[in-house]
Amino acid sequence: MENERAGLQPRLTLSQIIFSLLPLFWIAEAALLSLIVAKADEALSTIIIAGFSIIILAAIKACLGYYSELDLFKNSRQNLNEWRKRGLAHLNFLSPLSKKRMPSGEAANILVDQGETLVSWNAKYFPLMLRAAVVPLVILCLILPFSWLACLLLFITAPIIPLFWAIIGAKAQKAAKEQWQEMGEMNGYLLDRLRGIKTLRILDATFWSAKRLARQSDDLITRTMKVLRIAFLSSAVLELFSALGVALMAVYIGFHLLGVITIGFWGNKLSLAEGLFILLLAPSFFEPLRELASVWHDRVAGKAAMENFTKLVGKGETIVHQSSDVRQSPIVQQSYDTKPKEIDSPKNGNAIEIENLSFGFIPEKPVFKNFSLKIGGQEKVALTGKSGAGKSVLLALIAGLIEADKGAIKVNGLTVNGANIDEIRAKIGWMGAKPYWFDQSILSNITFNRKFDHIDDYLDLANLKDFANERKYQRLGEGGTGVSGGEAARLSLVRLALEKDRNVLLIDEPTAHLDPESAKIVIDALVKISEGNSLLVATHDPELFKRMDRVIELSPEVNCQESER
Ligand SMILES: Nc1ncnc2c1ncn2[C@@H]1O[C@H](COP(=O)(O)OP(=O)(O)OP(=O)(O)O)[C@@H](O)[C@H]1O
Repeated sequence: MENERAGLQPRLTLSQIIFSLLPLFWIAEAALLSLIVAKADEALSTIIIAGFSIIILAAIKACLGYYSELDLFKNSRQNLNEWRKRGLAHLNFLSPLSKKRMPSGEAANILVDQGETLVSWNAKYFPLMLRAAVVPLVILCLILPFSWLACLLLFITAPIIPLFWAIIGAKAQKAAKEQWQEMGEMNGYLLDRLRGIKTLRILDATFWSAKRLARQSDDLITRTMKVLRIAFLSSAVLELFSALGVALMAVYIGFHLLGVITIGFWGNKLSLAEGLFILLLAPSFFEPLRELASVWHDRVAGKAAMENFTKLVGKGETIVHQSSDVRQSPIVQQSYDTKPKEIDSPKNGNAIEIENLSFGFIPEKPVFKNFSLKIGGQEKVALTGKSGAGKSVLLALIAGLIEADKGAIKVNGLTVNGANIDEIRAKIGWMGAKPYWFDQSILSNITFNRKFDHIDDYLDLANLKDFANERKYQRLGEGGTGVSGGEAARLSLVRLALEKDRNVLLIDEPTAHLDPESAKIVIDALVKISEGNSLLVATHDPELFKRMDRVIELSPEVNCQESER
């Protein structure tokens, strides 16, 4: 019931009640049919009225059934949409740098395929459970005045069905869980390998990937067959039990009407109409239990899917959480020539303030310990240091993509934490080491389909006017096929330049892998774009250092200090 409490199944609705109680119409129809048999020799009018009543009851039942079921499925789909929205919102809010991030293929499988199984579980299982609790009880109460033994027979045979579910339930649940897990893993693997198909081809490794995929799909077939075997076996056994129950009742009533069996009744022999009434109700006694059994598989699959949804929504670190208090302490700057230097008078207040920052992916191996740094307003600073020194991590910490273990980071005077992050990011211009390019036109890739005036002026900033005039509407391939590294870097800078409200630019290796000529164009563009803004750029490029106000070299000695400063 945990998942139900988690919000999947809301309170009892009118549609659920109507849908659950629909079989009661059949009880009335059975009574009328028996009445027709009882009055077969009497007035025709009674038979006609009873016949019409049956038709009207059947029509009402069909209408109520149609609308209640429609409503149940509509609500259930809405419920699923809510879960999908929650899942997507959570994925959206997860840090792209989190190692705990669920593989995209697995997440897609949960949101799309597994999500669908929640619909019929949510729509039908609960009303059918209510039906199974109420309808057999009503039927027992109606049969009891005619025959206590018939009542007892039904009462004894009925619990076999729930007992059987209980026995197979755990096994079925385990099998369904394994099936979804396998499917999610396979989707994740497939998507991952499709993304890296170029590398696999070049390294001649497609065969091995295909082999592993084939092995995974064989496993999936085996698991799916196991789930289906349990589902078919359980339905077959349940059908058998309910058929035996109905047959037993038919034999008992039949022999009583023939005068062979006389025990189990309250004195008088049953009339044909009374016997018929009991016989008509017997299948309806087992029907709700059989229906419940048929949605048992939906419940099992839905529950396994629900667990995965809960896992998806709860997995990984969100982008940033509430950080600790800001502590005041003297700031010492590190410069490229290794002589620490104070910024005496920042041009426009401090754009970035880092105080006693501690962070490590592994606690025993901190990347930063009691690290402090200030970047002035409109100051341009290059971050350098050996590979792995922590340049990208520092940029990610400032942008709130990872959470500091200790200390405080302020951007424009606001502490980087969950409460301020939107406001902070609205002022940050970010260009990661690998900007993503979408399968859209070059223009859409720069503007993200928003409207900007004088876009050519911005392209001109990055020396891209001619390029854009020729190719603005050309479609790029997924991931940026169709532009060179230098063009991609300059286009990324135009993306930045368009965000005029940003005053803190965080740039990661803009000139990496570029030839000197392209690197110069990128550096010129970067300097132009960063005019009037604060710039923190991670780089190894000496040409870029020359254009900066300050160069800070990160190293274990600089990053990690014994005591707070
Ligand atoms: N998601 C992660 N999980 C675990 N460790 C990580 C993760 N990201 C980075 N690191 C580690 O953190 C340290 C700093 O990495 P970072 O990417 O900041 O280096 P860098 O200075 O930018 O290097 P480069 O110049 O090669 O880009 C490295 O030791 C790296 O292995």
